[in-house]
Amino acid sequence: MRHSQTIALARSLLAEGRSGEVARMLEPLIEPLPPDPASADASQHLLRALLARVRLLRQDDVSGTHRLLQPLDTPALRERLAPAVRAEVALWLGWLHAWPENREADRARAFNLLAEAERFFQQELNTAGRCWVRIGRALAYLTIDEYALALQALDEAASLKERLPDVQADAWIQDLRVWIALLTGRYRRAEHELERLQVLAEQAADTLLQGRTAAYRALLEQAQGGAPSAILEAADTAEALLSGLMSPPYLLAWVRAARLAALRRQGAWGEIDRLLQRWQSGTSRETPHPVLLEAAELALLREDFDTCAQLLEQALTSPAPVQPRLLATRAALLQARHFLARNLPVRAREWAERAYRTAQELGLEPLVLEALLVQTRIALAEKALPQARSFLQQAEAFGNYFSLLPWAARRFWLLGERLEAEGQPDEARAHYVQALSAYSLLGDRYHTARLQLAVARLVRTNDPSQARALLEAAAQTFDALGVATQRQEARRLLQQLPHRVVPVESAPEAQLGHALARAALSVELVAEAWLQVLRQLWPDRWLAVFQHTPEGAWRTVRSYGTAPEPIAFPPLDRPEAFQNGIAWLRLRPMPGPVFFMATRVSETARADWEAVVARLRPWLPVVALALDHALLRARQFGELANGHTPDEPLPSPLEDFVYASPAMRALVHQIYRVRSSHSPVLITGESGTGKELIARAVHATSDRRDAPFVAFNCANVPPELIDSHLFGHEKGAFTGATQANPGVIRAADGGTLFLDEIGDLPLEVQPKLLRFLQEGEIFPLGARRPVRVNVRVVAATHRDLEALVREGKFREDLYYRLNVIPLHVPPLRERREDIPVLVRHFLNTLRPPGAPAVSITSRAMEALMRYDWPGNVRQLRNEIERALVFVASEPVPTIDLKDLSPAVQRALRDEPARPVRTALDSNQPLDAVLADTEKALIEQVLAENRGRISAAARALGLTRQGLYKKMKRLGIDPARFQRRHTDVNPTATS
Ligand SMILES: Nc1ncnc2c1ncn2[C@@H]1O[C@H](COP(=O)(O)OP(=O)(O)OP(=O)(O)O)[C@@H](O)[C@H]1O
Repeated sequence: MRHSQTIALARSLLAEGRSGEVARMLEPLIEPLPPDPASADASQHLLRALLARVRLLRQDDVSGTHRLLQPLDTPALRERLAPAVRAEVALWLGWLHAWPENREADRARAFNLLAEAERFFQQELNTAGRCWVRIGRALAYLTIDEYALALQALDEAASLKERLPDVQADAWIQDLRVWIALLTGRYRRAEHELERLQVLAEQAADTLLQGRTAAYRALLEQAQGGAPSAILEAADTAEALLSGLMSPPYLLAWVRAARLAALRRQGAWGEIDRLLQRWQSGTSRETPHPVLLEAAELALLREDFDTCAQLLEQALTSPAPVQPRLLATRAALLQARHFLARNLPVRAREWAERAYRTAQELGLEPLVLEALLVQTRIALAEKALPQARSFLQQAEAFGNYFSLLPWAARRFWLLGERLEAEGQPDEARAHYVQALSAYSLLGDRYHTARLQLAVARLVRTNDPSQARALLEAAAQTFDALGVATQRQEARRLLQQLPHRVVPVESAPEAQLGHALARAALSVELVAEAWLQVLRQLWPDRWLAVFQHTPEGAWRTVRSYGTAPEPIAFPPLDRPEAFQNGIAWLRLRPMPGPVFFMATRVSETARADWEAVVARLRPWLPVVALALDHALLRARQFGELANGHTPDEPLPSPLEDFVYASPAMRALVHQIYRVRSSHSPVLITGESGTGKELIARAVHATSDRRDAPFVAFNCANVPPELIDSHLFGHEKGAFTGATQANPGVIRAADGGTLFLDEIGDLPLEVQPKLLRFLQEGEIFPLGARRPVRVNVRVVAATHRDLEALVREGKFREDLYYRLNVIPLHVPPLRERREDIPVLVRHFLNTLRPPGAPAVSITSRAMEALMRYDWPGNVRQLRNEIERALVFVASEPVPTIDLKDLSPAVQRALRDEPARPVRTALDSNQPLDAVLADTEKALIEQVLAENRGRISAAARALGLTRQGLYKKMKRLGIDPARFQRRHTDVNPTATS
């Protein structure tokens, strides 16, 4: 092959992250391809693939990448390439189809190209290639809203990557992890991953990655209610770095949306208009969804309902090319709020319910929470108080989020509204005040004014001067923002007030909200802001703020004056304690980190101090919020675990589904991971391996479990009837159709449709199924209009679908569409650890009710373990059923070798006797037989591996830990096999 040295050099430079140099080196070597592209020298294909990688990953140059690889985008052509070349070409073609900015991308194709690459990389033992396949898959999953699957692919990539030097792969794994953590509301994790990404992006001197890092920073600040200035700063950096690239990356749209949200908070609405106009005129492409939704949000606040409706219509009728369901959910939430603002609560409720459902399906906590809050507001508007209470209660399950200002603000507001509706104005006011503080901490002008209005309404009778100050401030804000109705309301209330003006701004605590807003960056600053105000109200005294550390000590956060010696600290659960002349006040509610403030108070001054505390009490929740916010930033909060780890035992998804092997455990983990997904699943595996059971498990673990599971076997119905069976027909649609039939797809509405033997689906019916998968609509025979159905399809086959595609018997596009989530069930002979548990399961379930328990001899079990089971679990089940008939009449029924079918018996006889030997009584209970068989096997493998635990564990298909556990339970001492490995006879030991 030509250029082989250059290619090797390019690879090693790429691993070091020096892709700029690679581009310069490779570009001059690219030659035009001949009319038959496969006949070109292999080096040309490899050069193209490597250059494609650089153009895509470094420059975001979609069309450049496309030009390089498009001639090779045909499977028949790639089949003629050498495996190593084919893998590389398929990989970067796969990436191209996964790439969010690629407008011609076909995500389903991406998965299949990546699968093709995986096959050949595996054949070539190319771990680096396999790692890049996983990262590409993660990207593709992310673009179609499959976040759990994306995370899984990233974990796999990270474990493949472990010993490979490849800075760029590291950075991309890191990058996508940040993105997913952000979208799924795991902000602390996102912070952590982002820091590592920052280092990697700098190391790789890569503009695209640096731009993405800044973009994530802006989004993260925005999500956590960071200061608008910090968001704008990060957005500036991101935009400077990203907009210089070949095509403006999709992430740029998100950054722009974050910028608009920050400006919206600041009340710079005119600036938003200017930006929207500039972005729209600067590009011929339509406005991306994140920006569109921000524009709609602003229109909603401005009470410009027509514009809002128009923008939402646009967002909802043309789904976003990337993350369509996430963005549709956000649009639905806005639509709900929009209908509520128009006083159409019924329609609002419909949209909110829809948003809630999809948010849950997607597993995106922030959206679920948002949907609950919107539903609360709608219930309040409808005066449905019990419902409002129930929604709020459900929202409380997301307690973690409420330590973030944006969420805390909304919660306090809603609680206030609920309490007001329940006729508890004092409690309502206290909550409104907290919401008001939170919004002013956020620098959110519009909402601050809304809350000023809410508080003023409640205090105007008892405290007209405070009401006046609040209303004037609100009216001023609404005026500046041009929000007419709210401004009128503020003015109306002002006119009703008696004329008496008391300047409230002069009180020292009046500025506390702003001071805390600025201070919420660190615990020390919050303490400082608090003490500063106190010093004015309680001058010339010792004042301190302490934190109780997890180790049980007290740390001084900030203090003024001379502390008394010694200090007797208060009990943690006493918010206000008085001991030895020191008054204590707890600043943050438990649980969580505890902060107390302290001051010295003589007996005579106690009443004065209590007056100060009474005055500051309304501000305590605000300090608590500011502390929480600071703590979050300081990353002192734990985070929710990120799903299950593979070694954790999971509950069996179905009662009659048993397994023990690592392979099946991994499969069950995968089933749990895809449970909130709606993408089609394709289950492959030999006949009888349990594919239908896996399909049922997918259904049983999903949100659809209460809706029907409908199984349809494509091989059991005559081909000419499949169409009407699946899609249904109207009465009189064809001769003999005397009655309408809804068809199995409609029967499964809301649930799961299991299409068994999908390889047997006639070619004529395939386009209809494809259309259904793409559009979610079916056309029953004889129907005038399509019918929308909400069904998740799980297909299964024991046939090689790819071969069928090659033979022209199965449509390639349908195969792509079905194969988004592949699950493979291994044959039983590759997971023999399952045999004992399956045998036990079948012995228990197949014997007639009331019949005595049946045991099995160790020899019979050994034969079952050795036999190869071409018919898999089904055959094993039949074998046990058959044997049960033989032993049924015996007084102490026991299955022995002679009761098994000749082929199974032969498995034991034909093979030279293995050294596994167990001295067992054939009437022992099954558990004991299994334990002894297991013990003998483990000892044998240990002996074969000279006591090396890792090697033995691998041979047994166990983890090291798993093997240790088993050895402990069975009383095996591994040292025995290490010491005298040459002359140990394991069979003599039991
Ligand atoms: N892990 C398991 N636990 C309990 N029973 C199982 C398990 N796996 C398979 N079986 C049983 O084995 C039999 C065959 O399983 P199933 O029908 O799901 O296989 P299949 O792969 O769909 O077969 P085919 O390809 O022929 O349709 C069923 O009776 C099923 O209940």
